[in-house]
Amino acid sequence: MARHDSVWLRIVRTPLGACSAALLVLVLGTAVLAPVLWGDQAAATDIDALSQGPSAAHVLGTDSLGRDILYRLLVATRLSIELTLAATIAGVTLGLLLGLAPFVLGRVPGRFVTAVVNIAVAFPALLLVLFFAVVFGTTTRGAVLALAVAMAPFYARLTQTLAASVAGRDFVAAARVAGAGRFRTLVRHIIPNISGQLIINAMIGAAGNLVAFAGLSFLGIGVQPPQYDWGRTLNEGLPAIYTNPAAALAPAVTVVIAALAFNLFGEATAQVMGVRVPSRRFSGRPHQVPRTEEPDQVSGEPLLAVKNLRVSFPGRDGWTTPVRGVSFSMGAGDAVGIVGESGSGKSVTALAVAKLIERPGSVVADELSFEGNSLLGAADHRQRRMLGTSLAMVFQDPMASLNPAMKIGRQLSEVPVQHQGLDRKRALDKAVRALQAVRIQAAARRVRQYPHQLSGGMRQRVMIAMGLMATPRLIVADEPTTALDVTVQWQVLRQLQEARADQGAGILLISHDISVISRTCDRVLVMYAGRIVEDLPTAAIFTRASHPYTRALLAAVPDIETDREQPLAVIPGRPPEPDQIPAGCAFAARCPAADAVCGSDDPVLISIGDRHRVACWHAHDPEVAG
Ligand SMILES: Nc1ncnc2c1ncn2[C@@H]1O[C@H](COP(=O)(O)OP(=O)(O)OP(=O)(O)O)[C@@H](O)[C@H]1O
Repeated sequence: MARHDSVWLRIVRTPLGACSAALLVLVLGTAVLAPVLWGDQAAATDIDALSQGPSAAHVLGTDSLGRDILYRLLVATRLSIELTLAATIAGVTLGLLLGLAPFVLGRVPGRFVTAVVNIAVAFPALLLVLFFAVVFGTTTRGAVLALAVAMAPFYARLTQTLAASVAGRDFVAAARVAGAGRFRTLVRHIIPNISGQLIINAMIGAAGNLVAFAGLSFLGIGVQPPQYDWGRTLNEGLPAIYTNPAAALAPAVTVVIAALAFNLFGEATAQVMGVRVPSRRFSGRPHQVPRTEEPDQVSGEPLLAVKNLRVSFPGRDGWTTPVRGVSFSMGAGDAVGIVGESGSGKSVTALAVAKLIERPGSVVADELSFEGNSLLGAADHRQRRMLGTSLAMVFQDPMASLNPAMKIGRQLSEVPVQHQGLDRKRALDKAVRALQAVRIQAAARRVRQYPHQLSGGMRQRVMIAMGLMATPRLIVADEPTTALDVTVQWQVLRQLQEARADQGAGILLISHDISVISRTCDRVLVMYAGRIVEDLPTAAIFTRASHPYTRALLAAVPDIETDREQPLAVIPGRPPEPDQIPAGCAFAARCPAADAVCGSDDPVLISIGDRHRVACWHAHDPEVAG
């Protein structure tokens, strides 16, 4: 209940939500109360006041039988809204049934239903309404059915699309594996996940139905006398438009206002539920964290320079800053690894480097530059082109990063076609060569396949091949081997190393596995709670690691000499959430060496030796540093 309350509250807190909700309450309140309060006045005829213009007694004038137009308009609200809601509910229900039918029926009947829906969607909705209105007869019920049937194909298509997106998700697959039948999967997993979007669409669609119904009644094929709705009132007022324009204009304006109420409220709900609308609390800037880290040493012009990088996101209670002042640089062809537990800010750092943090996320830094070009500020065409050709990104889940509906060859060809001016044929040849370079067998056949036709390891190599299509200067690989078995893991890492050796590409490799980093990179950055806590050459990691956190990570890696009888070493406790970073050293609560100063003062990253930086008050303490 509390969750629902907060959604409604969030809707009415937005200006659009507040205005539309007020309008909707007014319309619905009138629909409920008007027939009770003014039903008699609306029906009363007055032969002494036939077809009169506006007056004190009749604000909008009277109709040809002397009935008060304002009262009739108010009373007509109930029937107009009732019929609109009836048509909308019937249409959405029919659409839902048609849209879900292919998931329950077998393949052939399912395809048949889909084909019928596709054909029906192609017809203009207005034509369908008029056609069905004639088929079902010119009665109120006929008009409701006509509207419902005419809009059902739209909702069927929407349902199919939404259901297909949910059906591909892991929890649906898990339910199937657990033995859930099609119907149960539909009811338990698919419908609950699409109902929100369907309801919002129906709310917005109700506005269209309101106008459509008024149109049908106006044309004489909707509500029939003696009943009356807004369309009927408009129909009756139109002949008097020259003598009493209010008689025609007032119903038209009423229809527009009511339609706006539904439409805008639907839009406001969609904004709040679908897109995170930053509240006023986020209108300020995120918290700035001053840092004076010691710079690292890179010989020559750095390929990538990151100084005091801070990445923040708006949360429910204000901004959180999961990356809180990261500084490092890389030279051309360097291989740098970032290691740390889950949530330490590795991926967010990588995304910021690749300029992939979307608004409302905020990226600030004293310097963030790639090949001498600043990556701060909004991306322009030149910057996008530079990143598209010089920087490659390999993600953890290639299935999510490859377009499932596009053949491998087409996806690989995008960069050469977009950025190198190659035609499709030559780009495809290049794609085949790129797949061969990452040792994918039968590359000429694979380019004609879709991602789902490849194994997980192959897909990951396709991602690397895609990165290599443009001779990148830097490959950012975010957990590229986590989902792979050990053999394929090492194949993928070898591809990265080959890309480095053959093309001189720098590699920024992110992993929570320190052994992966130590075998692939020259240098390792250890991250904890959004900061680098240690930076040292991988060759020295087992001998010179000084931060208690790095040492705890190393102790947690089993090796050949690990006693199998003993439980594996673990780091006690959990890293703090970005919005709950304590004062002092963020690792203090888990650190065996922590003392009073660690709890109160935050250590900065300082140089303690050749290419070695540490953020720890006890880095020089021989017992801690081992
Ligand atoms: N778009 C976002 N909005 C809000 N918070 C985010 C967003 N992306 C990441 N975070 C938060 O930033 C923190 C760091 O996330 P990040 O993905 O960088 O961790 P990580 O070290 O890569 O962990 P993992 O190894 O699990 O991927 C997490 O607490 C995460 O919840």
